[in-house]
Amino acid sequence: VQWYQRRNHRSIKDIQGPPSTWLLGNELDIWWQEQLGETDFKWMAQYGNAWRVGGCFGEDVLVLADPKALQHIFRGYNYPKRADFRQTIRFLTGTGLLYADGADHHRQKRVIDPGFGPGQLRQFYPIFRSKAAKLSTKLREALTKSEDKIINIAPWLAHTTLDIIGETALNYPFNTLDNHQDELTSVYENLFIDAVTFPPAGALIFKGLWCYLPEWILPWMAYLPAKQLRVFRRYMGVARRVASQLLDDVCREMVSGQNNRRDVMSLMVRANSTQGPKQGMTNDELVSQMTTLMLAGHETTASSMNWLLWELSKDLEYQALCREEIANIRSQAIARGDDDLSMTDLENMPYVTAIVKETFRFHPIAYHLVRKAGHDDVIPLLTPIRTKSGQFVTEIPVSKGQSVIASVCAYNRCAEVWGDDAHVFNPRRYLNREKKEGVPTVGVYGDVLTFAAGARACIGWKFSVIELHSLVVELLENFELSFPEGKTILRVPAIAMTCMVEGEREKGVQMPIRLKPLVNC
Ligand code: HEM
Repeated sequence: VQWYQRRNHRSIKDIQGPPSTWLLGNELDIWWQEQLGETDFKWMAQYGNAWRVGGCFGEDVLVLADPKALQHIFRGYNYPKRADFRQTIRFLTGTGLLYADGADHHRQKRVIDPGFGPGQLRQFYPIFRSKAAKLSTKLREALTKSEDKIINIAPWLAHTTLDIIGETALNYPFNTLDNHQDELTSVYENLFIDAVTFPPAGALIFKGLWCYLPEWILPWMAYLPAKQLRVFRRYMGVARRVASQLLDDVCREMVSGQNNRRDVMSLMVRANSTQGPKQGMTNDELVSQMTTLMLAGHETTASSMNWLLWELSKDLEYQALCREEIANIRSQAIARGDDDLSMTDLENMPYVTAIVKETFRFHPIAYHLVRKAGHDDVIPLLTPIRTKSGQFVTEIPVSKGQSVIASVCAYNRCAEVWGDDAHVFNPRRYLNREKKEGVPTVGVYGDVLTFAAGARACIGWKFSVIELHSLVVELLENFELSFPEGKTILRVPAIAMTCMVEGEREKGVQMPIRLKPLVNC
């Protein structure tokens, strides 16, 4: 069998890449980066938009930042998630949409989709705004107790986004902005930091083994006593208990005809009840959708918001431009007789929109998406790469099972798409951006890969965009932001890109911002 496999194996050994060891490959280079993305940026500069890195046990992994290649692999279901990556998703979210693949994914998505339609988002919008206003109030209160007026904004944003996802998706009042703490909110705190940052070599090797085990064994890994798995187990135990309880409540209300709510969960359960037994979701899948939404829908947006505020805090001039834009639109809303800005108002703010897009480009929370080839294939490239043997190639043949990493962080800085200033944070690039002729782009928003692409693109991207707009507009109307001197922010690789302060890693996720309340509010 080995001989047959080797004979038919399309090796990627001739693709250039950094030196690596047999046991650990380049895993330590990736997981122990000082500033997340720097290794990919360095390798992209050295080898072009596709390169090879080592996985554990001598595995060759193809890394892609080339737009044409990425467009290719995100089309359809031809590049499913790699077993170890998928299993980690299962430990954190269950067998919901993030985990499901192929026909199962298609079936689940049909049932969930109505919860994220444009009409639905308009319904959620007042919740975004009211939580944003509450955040402002809470920050003002916190400032009265702070001498230096520097607030670690990270936990406040996590509370806000958790409260939002609770009310919009689950009809569950987390109320964390009001200091309400329960078992579920406490397991969220520093979940990724506790479980996955700076993994020791042993943990990486253990994880590397998963790719060589039959997939049916992997769920049993959850019961091993490893630190990461213990953290995940505790979290999932609590999340599933809460989700099951909520699901029971909704089902009971529906049976008695009392549920006419429009949160995502209610819509999903209602849509599910109209499906036949083969098209519908099982009870376990329904619970998993809820644990998926809880996690995917709050940490991601809170992290992006941290980076957005950090960038704004360093650029007073851009802040002023946004504030002026918001004030103009606010006057128009008042002239119309409206109490608050509408969703359309928010969408008509070019400066605010530009910084939201540039934040997604520059600080992609899911920096790597790990896939494998579902069949033998040839991946096309936009820009030729030079192989080790000195040839320039525009195609990479791969065998079924070949590990592929879509480097979201590298694609989002790819010079062919973004130009020579790709490594500069510059929201103005979006003000009158013209796409380069003949250069394909990937993704669902702002031409960035941050929300993935194709059939597996993020279902909550629009939700997240409106949420970010709502929060940033509120904060800019109420505060001037500046970044405290002497602090360095680190982009730390966890499952999602996380912010920490250099020299203060033991304090977990931090984004210190100096806030000055604006007097006219
Ligand atoms: C800044 C915020 C967000 C970012 C950067 C983000 C990013 C992503 C990415 C990269 C994926 C694809 C993962 C993969 O294929 O391995 C994804 C999928 C998903 N996201 Fe998001 N997301 C965000 C916000 C949200 C929100 C607010 C929700 C829900 C309310 C959500 C729910 C989901 C779900 C359910 C999936 C699975 C979709 C599928 O496979 O069909 N996300 N997200």
